[in-house]
Amino acid sequence: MRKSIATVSLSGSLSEKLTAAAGAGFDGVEIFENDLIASPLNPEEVRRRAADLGLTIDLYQPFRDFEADPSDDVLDRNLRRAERKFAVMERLGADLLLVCSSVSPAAIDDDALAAEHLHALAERARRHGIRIAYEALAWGRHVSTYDHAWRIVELADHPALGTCLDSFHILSRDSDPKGIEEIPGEKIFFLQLADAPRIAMDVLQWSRHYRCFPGQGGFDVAGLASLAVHAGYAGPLSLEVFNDVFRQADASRTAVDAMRSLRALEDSTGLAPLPAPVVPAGVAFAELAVADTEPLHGMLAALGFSRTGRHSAKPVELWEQGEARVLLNTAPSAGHSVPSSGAGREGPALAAIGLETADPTASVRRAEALLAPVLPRRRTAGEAPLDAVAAPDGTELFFCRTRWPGHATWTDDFEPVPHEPAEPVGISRIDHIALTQPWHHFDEASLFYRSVLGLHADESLDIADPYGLFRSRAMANADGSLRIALSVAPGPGDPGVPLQHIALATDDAVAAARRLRERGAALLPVPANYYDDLDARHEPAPAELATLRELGILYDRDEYGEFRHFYTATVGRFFFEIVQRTGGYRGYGAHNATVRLAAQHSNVTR
Ligand SMILES: O=C(O)c1ccc(O)c(O)c1
Ligand SMILES: [Mg+2]
Repeated sequence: MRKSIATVSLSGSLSEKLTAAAGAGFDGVEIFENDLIASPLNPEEVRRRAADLGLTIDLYQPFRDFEADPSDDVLDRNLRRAERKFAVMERLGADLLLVCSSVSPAAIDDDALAAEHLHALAERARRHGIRIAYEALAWGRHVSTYDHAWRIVELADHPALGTCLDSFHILSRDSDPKGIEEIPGEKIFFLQLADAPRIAMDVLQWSRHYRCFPGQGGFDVAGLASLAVHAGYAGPLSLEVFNDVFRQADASRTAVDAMRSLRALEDSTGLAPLPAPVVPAGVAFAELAVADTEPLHGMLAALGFSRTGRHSAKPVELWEQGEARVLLNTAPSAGHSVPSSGAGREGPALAAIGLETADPTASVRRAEALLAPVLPRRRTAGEAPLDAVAAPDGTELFFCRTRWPGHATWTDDFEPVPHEPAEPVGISRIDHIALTQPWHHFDEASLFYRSVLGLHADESLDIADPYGLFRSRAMANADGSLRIALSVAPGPGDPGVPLQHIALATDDAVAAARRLRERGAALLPVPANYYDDLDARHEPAPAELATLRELGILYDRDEYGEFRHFYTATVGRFFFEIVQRTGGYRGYGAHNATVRLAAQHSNVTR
């Protein structure tokens, strides 16, 4: 279907917004009135600019507080006001005006009067070749639901009057969208799509500040869009997103994020299927960019890793234990995901993740269809093609197979290094990878991992840091063999420490902690207060509590099972976590993250 975006969703001047929308491949725009009023371009120039960019102007909006004021004077003035807007629209070449339900205290609760007024407006619009789309604002004075707006449109019964459905207003009020199917498709004049995180707050504030693109929040926007299409709606899918972060972010980048969201929506609804996602089946490797491998050698050896290989063409070492593989890359060009604040530039940074993928070529096709930058294809020494795309934060994602029978393996690129097998610590694989996102790319990143890799996302969590609040959101595949935890530091220039880490899985955290302590590995200390609170919260057996306290192991429990975990000291801005999941525990010990962050602050700054 045609795709549009409201100019309010993008940052910049009207002309910058149009350029960004066209650059991302949108077919049209909704012009938000304030953007036009503030523009130095006159309507004819805007019309020309849009046309030059290949954009149609699909809607002009909003026209406010029109209907159901009982005063004839007010009606006259409103109709005169509308005539002025029709004139602007004619200059713009726009033929659809959005009228949102009145919030005026003077409006009365009278559907017949509202219908009469809208009929009069539509009749005047018709003479200009203009149509009216009436939309229920969730906070409208008397009309706040889509079915009520539709009843009034039906009552008014004018060919130039239809309704505008906006997924935010419908889903934020928990209205049942099923009723959309009852509306004749040709009377749905416009469809605005926006998602939002599920937060309990005043609906107007929620709408004006926290909307996001479909797939980034908690609403079933795709389901709603499907209902409208089934009802016969054939206009554009249009994104209308009021969001404080997008208002400041780079418009071109936001527009691409927006387009990815619509493509993913069309895919998931079957409107325009894309190559199916190839959900990765685990982590093949995690690659750290390091200026100097030395500080990590001791840590990896203490953790029971052996240096098994050296890349035949690049300064990259392979360290292994069980199915856990860590690459250390000292090439100056590595390190794309080094936090943009510049903090810790010298320290290790997660630069790439190898994803165990049944069909790497299909993975890339999916990623490309969702506008992920595809990185130049590399060939391994063994002639195995290595396909990679860039995640929004610059982390390289490699689609690969590790020692699958009958397939080339990336490990053939590594020449074996003679080594004494390290004394293992019982680490079997990588449990999860925690990536810190730039604060203004967080929603983009969560949509990326969900849509490109087909991961499912947990709810966002807020985690208190001594110097701010982190948002955190985990993504995983169905069996938990791939887990990526995204977090965001409070803001640019904040004193929070943007840390990244790799969590390693073990079947016995107590044994692993004991062995690491015996080897003198530097582990993160946990305050005694934590164990007093743990006793109060979970009442572990006294012997277990004593062991956890002695070894500095943290504990959590959910409805499925238990979680025991501990951390190494940080190297630069990087650390390892060792985790033991039992009984299908699904989380990440979020409750303990506050204690961890506080301990790391004193650890890092000391
Ligand atoms: O927040 C508003 O006022 C507003 C205006 C126009 C819309 O289409 C909308 O969904 C909200
Ligand atoms: Mg709207």
